Amino acid sequence: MGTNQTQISDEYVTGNSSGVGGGISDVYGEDSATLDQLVTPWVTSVASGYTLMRDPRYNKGLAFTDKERDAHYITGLLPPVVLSQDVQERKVMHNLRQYTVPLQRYMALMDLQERNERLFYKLLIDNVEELLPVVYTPTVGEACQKYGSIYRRPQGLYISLKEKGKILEVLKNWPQRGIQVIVVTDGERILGLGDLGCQGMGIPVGKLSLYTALGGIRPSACLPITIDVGTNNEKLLNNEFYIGLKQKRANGEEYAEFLQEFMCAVKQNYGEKVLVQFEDFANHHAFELLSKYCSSHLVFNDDIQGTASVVLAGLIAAQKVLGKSLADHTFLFLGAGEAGTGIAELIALKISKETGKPIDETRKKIWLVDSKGLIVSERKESLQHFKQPWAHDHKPVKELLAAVNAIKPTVLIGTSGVGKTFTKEVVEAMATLNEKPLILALSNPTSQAECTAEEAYTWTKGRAIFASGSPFDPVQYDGKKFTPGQANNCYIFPGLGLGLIMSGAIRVRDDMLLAASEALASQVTEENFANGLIYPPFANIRKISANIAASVGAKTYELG
Ligand SMILES: O=C([O-])CC(=O)C(=O)O
Ligand SMILES: [Mg+2]
Repeated sequence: MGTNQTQISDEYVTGNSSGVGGGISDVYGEDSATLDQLVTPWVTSVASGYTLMRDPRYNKGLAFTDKERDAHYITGLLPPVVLSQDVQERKVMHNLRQYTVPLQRYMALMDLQERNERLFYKLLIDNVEELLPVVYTPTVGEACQKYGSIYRRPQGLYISLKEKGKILEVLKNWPQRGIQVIVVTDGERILGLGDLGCQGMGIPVGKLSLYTALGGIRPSACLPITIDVGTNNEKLLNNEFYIGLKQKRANGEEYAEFLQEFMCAVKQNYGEKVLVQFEDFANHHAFELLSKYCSSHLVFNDDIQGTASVVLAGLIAAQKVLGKSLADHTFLFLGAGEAGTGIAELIALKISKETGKPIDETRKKIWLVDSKGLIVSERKESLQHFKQPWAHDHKPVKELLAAVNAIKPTVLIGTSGVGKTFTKEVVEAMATLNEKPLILALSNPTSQAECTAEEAYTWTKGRAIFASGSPFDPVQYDGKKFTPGQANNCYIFPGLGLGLIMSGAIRVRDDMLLAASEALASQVTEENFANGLIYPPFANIRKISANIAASVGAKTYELG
């Protein structure tokens, strides 16, 4: 271990590592750090004794063995009992289950992450179905709304306008060097909750927890970042506990320059192989950032491309249940923002590849409704650029219900960020038009879902194939149990990210997203189909992510 120690220290002190090798090596000796060993392998910043126990990355709490306690000068600093990690896990789960308020569970889990990172991830991995809704959607949404009040210790890196001109220096303040994935938000469109400013930090933190728990990326290689350019949320601006800059959002040139400085600093500091995931930016910035940086950085937008890939996977899988090919469907979206147009585009691309028809042609099977009604050619001039490809010939239609009756979709997809918009009439109309209507209520968190699982099954008399962005419990209807799927991008981004990193990719291509969709769809079993599911259960998510990563890696290799 002596060699290992020298190597770790040198690299840490000189910062001499490229850190972007693409592989997942044990850069900081973490895999071996808490093994039984006589030489302390920690770098200068993590010594031993009390300091060691206060470092969440290395702390094991009562699981330190007597030998480790002696070797690392912590004997006496802990009560005498030695508990295995399994016992610790049972204890924490027992304690968590005492909390009835989801936000309390969230806070308890964040405290654990701050105290004993290994135990946190062990818990998350072993209890993924129970804990995903706590550290992630929907509870993370509430946490962001109340972030100022529940804030205890900082998580992630805050880059505010105050740091203009010195973003690179700020990046260097982060204690880890070998960063492989960054999830970044500017907090302007947090889930379907709107502008939460700096309090959006909960989202990158939550997403990166899943990179580790679901995708196996080491925690020290993950960097959550919140860019604070102000907020237009008056409630936050007037809240004495608000943690961000108390000013209106910077926009236009000032915003673009700041983001440009950030993206350059990221590449300069971490190299070309660091993956940057854009998360929960508002439409007006999301599309622009993606198109600006997709040819110079390894970037993808989770809300546009991750969501698209997961929905496409569900649709590919649904072909088996419905006995129809993608090209045989007619799609109607409520919501023409990042998720809506992103999904629509990937579906059109997939059908184009399957049928050999040009994409302009395959787009015609896909219709979108925004706040002003059905998107039709007549509106083209006044549409934002990302909506324009979806302006087809049709007379204007104002309401969703009328659009359903006019377009006669086989698939209805909600991406509007507005809850309760799939009304009884809309869902019943889908059931009248289709033997098995496919209904996806994708907006998050639960309060913003277009309809609930119970509504979808009840209003279609149990005929709907339903999935949602936020989780819903199984529903009993007419003596039968219906289990809804969760069409959430967390099926995709951990595996996609792992595949990109493993293969040393330097750009993200649509073909990689398609490969991820195919890989996910292929893991839905006959048994899942028999239960009406178009996504595999989360219980196997690490295996699922690994398979997605393998497919993405293979595609990357194939693309050269
Ligand atoms: O975070 C989630 O659950 C899915 C997502 O990206 C969003 O709704 O913005
Ligand atoms: Mg998102």
